[in-house]
Amino acid sequence: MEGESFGLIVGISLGVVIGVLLAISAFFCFRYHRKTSQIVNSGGGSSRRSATLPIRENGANSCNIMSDSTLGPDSPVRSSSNGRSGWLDGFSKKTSVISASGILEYSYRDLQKATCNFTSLIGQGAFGPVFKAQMSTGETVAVKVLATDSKQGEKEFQTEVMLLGRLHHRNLVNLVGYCAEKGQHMLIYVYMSKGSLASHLYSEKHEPLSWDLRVYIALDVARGLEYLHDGAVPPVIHRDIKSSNILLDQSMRARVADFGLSREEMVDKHAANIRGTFGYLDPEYISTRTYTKKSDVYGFGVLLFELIAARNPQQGLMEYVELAAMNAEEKVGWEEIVDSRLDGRFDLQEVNEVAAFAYKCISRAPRKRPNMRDVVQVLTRVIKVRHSRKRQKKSASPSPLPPTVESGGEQTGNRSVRSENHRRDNSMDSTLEDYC
Ligand SMILES: Nc1ncnc2c1ncn2[C@@H]1O[C@H](COP(=O)(O)OP(=O)(O)OP(=O)(O)O)[C@@H](O)[C@H]1O
Repeated sequence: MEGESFGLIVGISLGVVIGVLLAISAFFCFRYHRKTSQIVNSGGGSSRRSATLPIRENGANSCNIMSDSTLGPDSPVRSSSNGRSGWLDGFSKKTSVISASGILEYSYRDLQKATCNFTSLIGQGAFGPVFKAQMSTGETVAVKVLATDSKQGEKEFQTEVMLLGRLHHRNLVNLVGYCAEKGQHMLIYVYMSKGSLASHLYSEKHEPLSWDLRVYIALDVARGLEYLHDGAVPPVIHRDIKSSNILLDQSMRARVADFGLSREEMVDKHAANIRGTFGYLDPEYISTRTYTKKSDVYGFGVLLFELIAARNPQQGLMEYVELAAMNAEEKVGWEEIVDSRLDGRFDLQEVNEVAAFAYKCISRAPRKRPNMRDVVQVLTRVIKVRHSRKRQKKSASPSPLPPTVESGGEQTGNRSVRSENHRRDNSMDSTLEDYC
């Protein structure tokens, strides 16, 4: 009897051990398989990600694993010869090669063709013109041509290529390649079809952005900055947060652009070493010449006020804010600075909450400012409250709303902006799930 139960116990224990071992190996097989298929299936973007591998392999620039990186040290792509694997085939392979810094190198000839001989201008920044390029692979990219007379060109070029090649986040305008030929330096970015936030806030060409959308945009920017500050290793400080450096994609998702750029050209020659754009500069930085993450938070606070008031610092935004702050009390009384083009179509409570928080971001003392993680949390909460309010409203409403009226109660008078809002609402539901 004793012998039998001993045998039974041994049998069960063996069974359990084998079962656990099988489960562990199945888990690792599954993870390995999932990583492989992520890399293989995600198209052009993945080809760029894989291209960051040589940095890790070389140890040059000792690439650190990013918080959202899909590639781990055990990625099968690593083992491919010279970092280039079969799935890259077809990605403009005749002319694009993997650079030592790990991102795609585009040929001048390809870019010349894709930009109709550099005539497809979409913008002009301090570093030079930006062109839209339609590549023969079907992808559209933005090509920033660095001004050849820029003394800092070479340095900025090196800095940005090395830095951006390592950073990937859905709220950053990722660098996808570069070109260094014929004495020209070009940076190739993901194309952002809706242009800059500044153009939406200040150009008569665009309908005013709805209030709801402005808060979503603020959250996107906050998440991009949070990644730079707390997700990237080593952390990256943007140094030039402003509405012209926030770009919008087809579904009005915002991404932070121009991080890692040297701003010497923007500098007042008399104020040596100060970099950034006046009006967004942390006063503490101006007096100490030390730029910190909290200086980015200051710039973000200014951006929040830009979103609220659709006014920029060159139009006296900060004076306007200080005047309003004298009349406002904590989370009450900020509505007087709201963009008049919204014509009252905003949630008063949200405006007051966001403005009071923006005011904290621009506190003179950096320690009184929140960090970007706090910012993400606060904005996420604002949107969560909005969603639950809308849900409550919906469930309380006796009959479904007619199809022409938005359930949020806001009417922008513009069909495309309305549908963008709706699209953003849907995408935010899933975004919020990430946070909750
Ligand atoms: N990836 C992109 N996709 C689409 N348009 C872009 C992209 N990058 C830049 N642009 C357009 O080109 C313009 C100029 O961009 P750039 O970053 O060179 O300068 P800026 O940010 O406007 O100004 P500054 O250089 O003074 O910061 C932008 O305002 C935007 O309209």
